[in-house]
Amino acid sequence: MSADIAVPHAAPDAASAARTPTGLAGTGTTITSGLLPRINGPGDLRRLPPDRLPELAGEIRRFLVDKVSATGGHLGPNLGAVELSIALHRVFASPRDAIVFDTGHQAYVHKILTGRQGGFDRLRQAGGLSGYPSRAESVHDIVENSHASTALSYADGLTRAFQLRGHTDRHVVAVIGDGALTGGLALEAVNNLGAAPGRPAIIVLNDNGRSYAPTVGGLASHLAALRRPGRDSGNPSPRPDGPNVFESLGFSYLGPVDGHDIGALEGALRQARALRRPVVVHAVTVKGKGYGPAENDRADHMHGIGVLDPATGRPRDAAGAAPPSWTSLFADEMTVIGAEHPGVVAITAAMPGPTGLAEFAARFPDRFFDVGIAEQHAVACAAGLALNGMHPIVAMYATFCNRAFDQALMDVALHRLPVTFVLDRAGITGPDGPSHHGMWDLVLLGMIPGLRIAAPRDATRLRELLHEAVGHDGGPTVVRYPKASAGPDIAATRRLGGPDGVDVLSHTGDQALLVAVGPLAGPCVAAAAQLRHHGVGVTVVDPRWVTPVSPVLVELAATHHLVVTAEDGLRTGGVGTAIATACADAGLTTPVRTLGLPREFVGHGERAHLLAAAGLDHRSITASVLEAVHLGVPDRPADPGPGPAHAGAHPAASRPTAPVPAPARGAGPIGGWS
Ligand SMILES: Cc1ncc(C[n+]2csc(CCOP(=O)(O)OP(=O)(O)O)c2C)c(N)n1
Ligand SMILES: CC(=O)[C@@H](O)[C@H](O)COP(=O)(O)O
Ligand SMILES: [Mg+2]
Repeated sequence: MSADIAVPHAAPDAASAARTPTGLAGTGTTITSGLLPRINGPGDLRRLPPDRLPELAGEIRRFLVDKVSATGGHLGPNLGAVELSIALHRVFASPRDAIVFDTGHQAYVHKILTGRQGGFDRLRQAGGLSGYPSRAESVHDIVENSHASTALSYADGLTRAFQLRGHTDRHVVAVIGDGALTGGLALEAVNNLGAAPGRPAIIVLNDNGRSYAPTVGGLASHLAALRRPGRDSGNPSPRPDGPNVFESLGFSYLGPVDGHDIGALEGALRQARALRRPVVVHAVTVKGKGYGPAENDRADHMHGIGVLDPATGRPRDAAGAAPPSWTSLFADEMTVIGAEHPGVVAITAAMPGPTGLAEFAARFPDRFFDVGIAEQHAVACAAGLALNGMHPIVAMYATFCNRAFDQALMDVALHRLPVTFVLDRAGITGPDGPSHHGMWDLVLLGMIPGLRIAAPRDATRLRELLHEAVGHDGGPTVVRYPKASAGPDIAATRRLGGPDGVDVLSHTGDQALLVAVGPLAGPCVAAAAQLRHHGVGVTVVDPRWVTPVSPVLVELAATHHLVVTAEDGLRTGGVGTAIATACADAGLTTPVRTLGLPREFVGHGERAHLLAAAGLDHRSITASVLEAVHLGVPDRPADPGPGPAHAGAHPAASRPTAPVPAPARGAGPIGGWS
């Protein structure tokens, strides 16, 4: 039985939540009375009598709605994990026992129960609480990576280490969602964990039937069958008579358990703990549980929200129409491309809405494929589609493309297949922190032979480049853009080198050639205007296709005294480095200074602030060019890697970029060498 925030559950939409009974859903007050303030750690929780737990769960739900509606974050997943997190910390003794959260977006309740209630006013803000587990915050936190489907592999490693260290009295619990379970890595771990009866791992499957949208695939159907008690004739997914998938792979199976009944959950977890063998506890939960606007949100049960009015569930900033996001521009153009190109198909890894493919899916359902949280499979599947005459567009967040690098390299590029990768959240994303910044793609994918990368500077270029990418059938293409609103169009004064050529955005002289990658064109044009006041003449260009390097850029470099490149990606190994190499290969001595992100894990914060900290705002770009022009500073030595600003670094590049803090404890293992 869950402790609901008493809002009308039958509410068909957020508006009806406005009739919320008084003093409940998200009152905006900080809870200072009741049980929650008395919970400063799992020990306090374990001392609570069971009959007070539903009351605590209700307080936690009100806390979540109050806090997350004020900061933004993952509301739906955490509302669904309230009772589960309470039961976990009552049955297992973190940090001696290791509790690992897959993806980590559902770990807010875990944080509330482990002494961090006070941090939620600055959730996901620079210097504030991370939106994911963070070892710098607590010894109770283990995995900081928010890429899905890793928890079971961690569990495999943790149990092996506990066994080697003789800590057979300590438990490893991996909490994984039904969506994350569709990731290949999870299945690789299942293959290992189930085959190790002497090395017990406890998998807690948090099954709400959804990723963002309903989870897809045969595994999802199997779980649906398991969720349904008994077997009835009308059941489209009959409960399997024989062993289920987990039992067939060597696990004991406990479930389905009501994921909002703390007593039932505790019973199952205690049973799992006593089994001393690999076991799956199948908890059935509701995403958004207990808060009407989330439970009734048909899109994604408020998976991730911005700032909203807790009483109604409506966004606070809905009044002021924001300029279109890159995602919405892509979504619109995909329907045009879908109509013009019958050979174009679209693939998502469980993120149709967030990547902007929902409209395409509605218009062209036969040409849209959601493969689950399975980016590697998405890309290899795209290779299969392309081998058979289609032109797949694989839309994903740049950071999640990291794990499909080998498929892009060896399954797509090696076969010179016409697959287009559309990478949203490329570059600094902001509040989701280090494992969400899409700052690796220009280096990773820039290494791939025959692959072309485009970085549109504005909406017009996005539309142009998408059509150019779809029209290119000689190999893979990439179109990448950030988590932001697209700025106003920046018209070119000239195009040099034909359709694939370089756009000249402004020209005031030839002391410096400023090469802008994508949306950094805006800051570069602004910097050029400032530099003119300093008597420095600059040519600002946008190559549009940033990889491979256009020969026009090398020709332009030969007619300028300095080249400065600016990219929302790593400062070394990306576009700037490739331009410097191309100039050197052409025998030019023109110094090239590359501006970009440091080779560090950049913490969470606002995108604009993090870009400025990395020297990528117009003032820093101006300063970099001035310094290079006046001091004739040659390019600095290769980036020595993370650590204090190296000698000779440009001030802008040496500014702290909120790197991820070190773990709170020493480098020792989980829970210390006790
Ligand atoms: C590799 C990877 N791809 C995509 C995502 C984006 N993402 C974040 S949460 C989520 C859905 C997770 O579903 P599930 O595991 O069922 O957890 P739930 O939100 O339902 O609790 C996705 C796709 C991710 N974090 N990692
Ligand atoms: C947890 C996860 O990977 C995503 O939900 C992530 O929070 C992306 O959020 P945005 O879609 O707001 O970038
Ligand atoms: Mg789920």
